[in-house]
Amino acid sequence: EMFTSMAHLQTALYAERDIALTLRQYIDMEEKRLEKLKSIANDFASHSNEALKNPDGTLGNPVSAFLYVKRFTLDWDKDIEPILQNNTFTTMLQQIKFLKQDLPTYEDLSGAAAALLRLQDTYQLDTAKIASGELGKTKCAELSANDCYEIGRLSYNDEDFYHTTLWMQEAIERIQADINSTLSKSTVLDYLAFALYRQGNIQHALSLTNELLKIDPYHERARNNRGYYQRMIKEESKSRKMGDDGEGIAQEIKNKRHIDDYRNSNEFLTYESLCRGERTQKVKDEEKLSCRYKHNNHPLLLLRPAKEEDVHLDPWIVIYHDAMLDGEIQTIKQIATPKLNRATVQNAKTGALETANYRISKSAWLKDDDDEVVHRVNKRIEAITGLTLKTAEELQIANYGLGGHYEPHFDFARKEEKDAFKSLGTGNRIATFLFYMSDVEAGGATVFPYIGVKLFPKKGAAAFWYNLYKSGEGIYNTRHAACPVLVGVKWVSNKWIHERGQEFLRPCGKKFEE
Ligand SMILES: O=C(O)CCC(=O)C(=O)O
Ligand SMILES: [Fe+2]
Repeated sequence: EMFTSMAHLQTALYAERDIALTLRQYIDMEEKRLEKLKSIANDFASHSNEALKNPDGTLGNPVSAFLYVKRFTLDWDKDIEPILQNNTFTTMLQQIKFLKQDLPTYEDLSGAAAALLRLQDTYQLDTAKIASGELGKTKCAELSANDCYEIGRLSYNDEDFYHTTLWMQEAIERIQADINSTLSKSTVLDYLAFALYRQGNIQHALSLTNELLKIDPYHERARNNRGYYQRMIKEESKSRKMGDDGEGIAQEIKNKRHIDDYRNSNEFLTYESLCRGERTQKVKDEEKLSCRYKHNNHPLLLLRPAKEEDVHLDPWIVIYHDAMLDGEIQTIKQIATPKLNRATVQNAKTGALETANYRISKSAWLKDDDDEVVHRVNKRIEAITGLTLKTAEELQIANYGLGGHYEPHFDFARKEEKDAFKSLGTGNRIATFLFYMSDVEAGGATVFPYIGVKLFPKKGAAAFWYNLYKSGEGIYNTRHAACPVLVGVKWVSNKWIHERGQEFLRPCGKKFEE
């Protein structure tokens, strides 16, 4: 699939260009061929026209007769048949089929729709606002009534009646606003009425079904549903002992988002509001934060010290400004792009690596000797952190896709997790060094829901934090997430630094939490 990374979605643009070229070539050739066929037709028409005026005279002359017969045998095979047969349609079709391999698929369509719904939820966006394309700084393409209807239908097929309701309502708005819309209102009403019923709005379901039946009186399902809704309403009012005939009384529409327990948890709701840039809690010791130049007496940093800025003190999270140069970023993106693969997560129970909807991005791993730039960047991380990268994982490059995100997680392995890093023999992930390799127009922050910290990507900057105390115990407050990218493209790269080899660089602490 390609929607999980912007870099791969972009390759579709080239395929689209090449399809246009192939079609143009085919049309040119076909136009030339049709010109020839036209002149053959004209020739036949004028010849028969003349000949039919005097058939005996024409065929009675043996020379004319000879030429006439030759015309449909020798001449036909030589001049006409090739033009009739020379149809390059099948070849063109094959070429397009080949190019189409680089175009999005139905899997991408549902991924793209899921991304829109995720962004709508996380950033609390109005359906109308999304549909009008007013997300970024510049207004882009708009969704038609039919587009909204298709999004509603994808939600409906997932039994997500909350989003079905929102998007079918928007489809109706857009049918009314667009006289050219080919979408029939009754089709949308059919879905909307049922979704509203499933969301607990029987009255509304009934009144929309009545509206549908006004447009299409013989709609069978609607007639059945009408009876069903009427009975439901009667029974309900009987049990409430109210004489209500159940005909369309205006009520507020109920449309609650049905989400699982986790997405309803404090952690998740805090994560979402931090993504929106809201301040969720008092950030501890915020007034004590400061920034400094730092060179650690390291030759790499003497002339160009690290610009270290505290973001949080306990746990300590810092930002290094201008930690990666534009040229370095460009090189790293370039060598990583062909290596990008859908990012996986480790199943805590089985230990297996698998893809998951809570992590939507593609990533690549770059070795120290893949390029001089990778080596230089690795050396810089060592100089800044004072840690060794001998036991670190390779540099991971991530490119987020449509609405790409990574829900709250720990970078370190907890004791109960199945031998997460055991096979590496390098211990747990002691620290994370995370470079931002792009600005992101909207969304895409890295947020820490337990401590109320939010970091918005800034090209060239890097975040750094320890995941473990000196005792080796995990720091649970480092739980963090990558918010969905709302507008723009997000590239990051990170180095997960491991415990082994740091024994003298970051000696063991005496206390549990130190
Ligand atoms: O992309 C980000 O902002 C964070 C990524 C992250 O947490 C991870 O890859 O482990
Ligand atoms: Fe992480």
